[in-house]
Amino acid sequence: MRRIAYLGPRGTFSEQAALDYAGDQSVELVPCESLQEVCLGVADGRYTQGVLPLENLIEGTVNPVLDLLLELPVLKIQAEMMLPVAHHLLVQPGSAVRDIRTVLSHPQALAQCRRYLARKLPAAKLLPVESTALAASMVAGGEKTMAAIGTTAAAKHYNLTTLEQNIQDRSNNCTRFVVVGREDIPCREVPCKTSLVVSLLDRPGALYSILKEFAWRGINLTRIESRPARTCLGEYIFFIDLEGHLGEPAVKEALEDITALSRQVRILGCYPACQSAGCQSGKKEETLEELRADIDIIDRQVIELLGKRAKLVTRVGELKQNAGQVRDPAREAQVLAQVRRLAQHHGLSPDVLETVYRTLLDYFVELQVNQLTSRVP
Ligand SMILES: O=C(O)C(=O)Cc1ccccc1
Repeated sequence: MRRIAYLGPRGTFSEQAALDYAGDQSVELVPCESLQEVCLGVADGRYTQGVLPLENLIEGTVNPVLDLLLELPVLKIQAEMMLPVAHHLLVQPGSAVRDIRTVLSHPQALAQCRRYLARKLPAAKLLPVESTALAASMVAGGEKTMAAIGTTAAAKHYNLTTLEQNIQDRSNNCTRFVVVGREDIPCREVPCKTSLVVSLLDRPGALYSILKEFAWRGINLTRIESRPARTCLGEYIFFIDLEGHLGEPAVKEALEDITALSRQVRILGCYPACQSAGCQSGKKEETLEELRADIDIIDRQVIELLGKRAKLVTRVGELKQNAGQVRDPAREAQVLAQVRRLAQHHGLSPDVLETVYRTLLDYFVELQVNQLTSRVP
């Protein structure tokens, strides 16, 4: 039977995510003491898969998870899920807010309830522990002065009273979980996401040169996050999530190009994108300004590409002997035929695009003629 590991003990948010993921499949869910234990167990084959909290709407990335994904290259992201996260203040039966001296929970949970804690329990000591459910079990076996921040399931498992519900700083709080395994999963038909880690070359514009490969191909990035490379201070690696799968020509080409432009690129996984129900705000109407900003980006890219084309034309010019060799009617006809074909394919007028290209070709010819006439013999 498939064994799916999660951060335990029973009653964590990770358990909820693992239950959601398992659905009605018959799998064994295995609680682990730490996120490291989940990852090591998947890496060495004790568990088929592991469920990991990766990022939260209030607190952002769960850095230890990113670091584990970096340290264990055998781990592949196979799925993602969005889990609404509601935190409750759990105490021993009979305990009241005025009794509480210490609040225990997972560091993310403490951080997600920062405002509530400052307002209602400003003098309480905050004690981070491995998970919200571990905090609940410690409260159950501890003093009346202790409280845990955790789930309704944890209250039930450890016979605690819920003193206050929904104490997270935002009511729409949610956490994105990922499922890791050891294999890449086939991912094609459905909308997919691809996650990668990029280690940049140390030179000006290195990050820009990577990002523009996605931008001009219209590939949407859903996340970019940096972590120290741990080699020397000031060196970073970037975690990038993008919409699309590895079989899509645009994604494939972009990855080939950024591989050539970086120190190292590692694919963390390609997996079905979660249709985030109720967790994200959904797609909103685009405004005139947003559409115009997109058009401006495309114009910049068109001109950047024309600049690259001009450089190649100059290199061709270097191979020609004299200005008389510049015009090549057969080559021009070939270029124009391709332009017409592509214009048709992209729903544009072949005639208009041919006119534009004839103007461009005249300009490129002029560049080569100037280049050859100014050449020192
Ligand atoms: O401690 C838990 O319950 C976890 O699963 C980690 C966590 C903590 C806070 C929000 C989401 C996940």
